[in-house]
Parts: sequence; C-alpha cells; structure tokens
Amino acid sequence: MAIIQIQDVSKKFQTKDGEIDALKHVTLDIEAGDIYGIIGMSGAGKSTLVRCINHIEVPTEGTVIVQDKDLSKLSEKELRKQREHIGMIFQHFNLLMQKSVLENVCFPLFIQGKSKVEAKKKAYELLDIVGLKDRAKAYPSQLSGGQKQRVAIARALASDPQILLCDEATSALDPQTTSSILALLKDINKRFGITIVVITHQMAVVREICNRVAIMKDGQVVENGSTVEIFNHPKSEVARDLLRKDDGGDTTGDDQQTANQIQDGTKIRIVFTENSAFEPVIANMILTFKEPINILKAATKNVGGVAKGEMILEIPSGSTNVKAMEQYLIDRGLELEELSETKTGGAF
Ligand SMILES: Nc1ncnc2c1ncn2[C@@H]1O[C@H](COP(=O)(O)OP(=O)(O)OP(=O)(O)O)[C@@H](O)[C@H]1O
Repeated sequence: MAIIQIQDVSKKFQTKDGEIDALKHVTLDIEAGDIYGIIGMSGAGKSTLVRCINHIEVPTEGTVIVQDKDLSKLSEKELRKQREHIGMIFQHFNLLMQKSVLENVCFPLFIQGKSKVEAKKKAYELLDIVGLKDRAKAYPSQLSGGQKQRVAIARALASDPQILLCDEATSALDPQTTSSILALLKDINKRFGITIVVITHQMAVVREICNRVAIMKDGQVVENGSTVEIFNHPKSEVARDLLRKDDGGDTTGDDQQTANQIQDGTKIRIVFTENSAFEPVIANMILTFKEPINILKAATKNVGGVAKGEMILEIPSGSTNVKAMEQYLIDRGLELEELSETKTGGAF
C-alpha cells in the first residue's frame, strides 16, 4: 500500500477578495521509496498539496493517509507524533541564525528529549552524512547556500523520518550546487530508504532525481506517472511547456534551425527507451539498407538516472525502404513516430 495516499483532496482558502480553490479533487499515491516530483507553475497548488501531507494545511475535503493513518482522525498529540516521521526542507533553509551548525542539528534532538551527549553524537553523524562535519562550529551566516541546505537536510534527518518533503529546496541555488544537493537527496533516498517528495517548478530537477512525477495546474493534477514515460510521451500542454523550458530556452532556436534544414523526405522521431547506445543501431541500419540517412537532431539526457535519448532522422524522399527501416528500428526496441514539420522539436 502506498506510504502517502491523497484521496480526492480539495482545499479552499477564504480571503477578503473571495474564495480561492488552491486544490481541486487531487488524488495521488506515493509509494515507499519513491522520489516523487510535484511540478507546476507558480500558484498551481504544489506547496498547499505538500503541506496537506503533514496536515500543516488541513484539506477542506478529501482524505490524506500517511503510513496507513488517516490524518484527519488523529488527535493533536498523535498528529505531532506522526509529523516526527516527516522531515521538511525549504527554499530559504529556515535555520536558526544565532545558533551554530551543530546546535541547529541538535535542536530537534533536544525536543525529542535526547541528552546533550546523545544529541551531539547523533548531530555529528548527520553532519558527516551531509559532508559538513568539519563546519559544526560555524554559524549559518558563514556558509554558502548549498552548505546551509545541507545543514537543513541534516536537521530534517535528526528525527529519523521515513518521509522527507522538499519545498523548492534548490530554487535559491546555482545549477552546480543544485546538482550536488540533488545527489545528496538521492543518496539519502537510497541509503536510508526515505521516501522523498520534491516540489519544484524546474523539470531539470525532476529529470535528475525523481522516479515519478505529478504535474499540477490550477489546483489540479493534470498528468502523473513515471518520469521516463512523461518525458518520452508528455500528454498535457503543461507537461510539454515545462519540458520545453527544461532546455534552458535553447530549444526554440534549435527547433527553428532543425525545421529550416528539413526540405523533404520522411522525418522520424525515435526515442530510446532502454539504456542503450544508439549509434550502432543507426549505423547498422545505414549499412543494412545502404541509404544516406540524415540525422537532423540528436539529444541524450539523464532521465531518472537512466540515459535517455531521442533522434530525428530524415530518410531521403523517394526511398522505397521507409517502412522496412521503421520496422528495423521497432524490432530493436525503439519507439518512433513520423513527424510533420511543426512537430520536429519533440519534447526534448
Ligand atoms: N494561506 C493562504 N491564504 C490564501 N490563499 C492561499 C494561501 N496559501 C496559498 N494560497 C493560494 O492558493 C493557490 C496555490 O498556492 P500554492 O502556494 O500552493 O502554489 P504553488 O504552486 O506552491 O506556488 P509557488 O510555486 O509560487 O510557491 C495560490 O493562488 C495562492 O495564492
């Protein structure tokens, strides 16, 4: 059974300007061990949804079941206990600035009733895990953004959570630091089996660490599934939009260039769904059919830890081998679609 079950959850906020439907009938299952991405534009409802997972926000309708417990049925005391299993990290780290790194990590341990000696021992272990043992005596103001987030992660791990919620945890960081924090989260997920829920507005974050993803718009989940499936076959306009942005804006230029190159011939977009090197397949096809295949576009990416790629091939007009070549590629486990000129950009 899923470790987090969100069942038909809606959340309304009353404001002086009227009612806001922040969540509308959201249903999601997050399995133990998942790194689950929740992605969408600003205002889509991501933070509200994640805050429902520890009942910081109480849904107006629907049910949230975490580790088999219906949160709405718990007393305040039981809810506090349940929240100990759920760590949380934020975009702006939320560290105690007047306290040292060590004291920040010790803080939740003291709340749990640990002695000073026990707390210090555990805090050092946690700082070691996040690579900051040697900065235990430093103050947050003396640390970089990435280091501050590492302290926040160590603090979140102090209560041995089974679930870690990350609300835009890398949004304030540069790309390189983002990668190192994502690598740390992935390591924590693997080593300790902690289920991680990642809120982000960047598809690159989902691509790097999430095995599953839900795409939100206007308080609703418009699409969800495995990261690989959604990258390869996005169904919703929002998903396509987010994927286009994942190329850092370069795709528009590339697509135009590609489109300009296309004169005639049959264009085929092929998607590598296995972790395979693609050159031999194409090279062998060219050798087999003795046709001058044109590679209009090639891209590979790390999607959920698996090397993925797509190519756009052009088979010369007048070739009588189009169908046979398509079958050749299908037989080798590749997915393909024939493209019209407007679709040559693909999802990548
Ligand atoms: N406490 C609140 N009171 C009133 N409205 C709220 C409250 N919290 C969120 N909202 C509204 O609910 C909607 C969803 O907000 P939410 O913060 O969940 O979106 P988000 O996808 O996390 O956005 P962002 O990426 O900008 O953080 C927005 O319209 C927001 O203004």
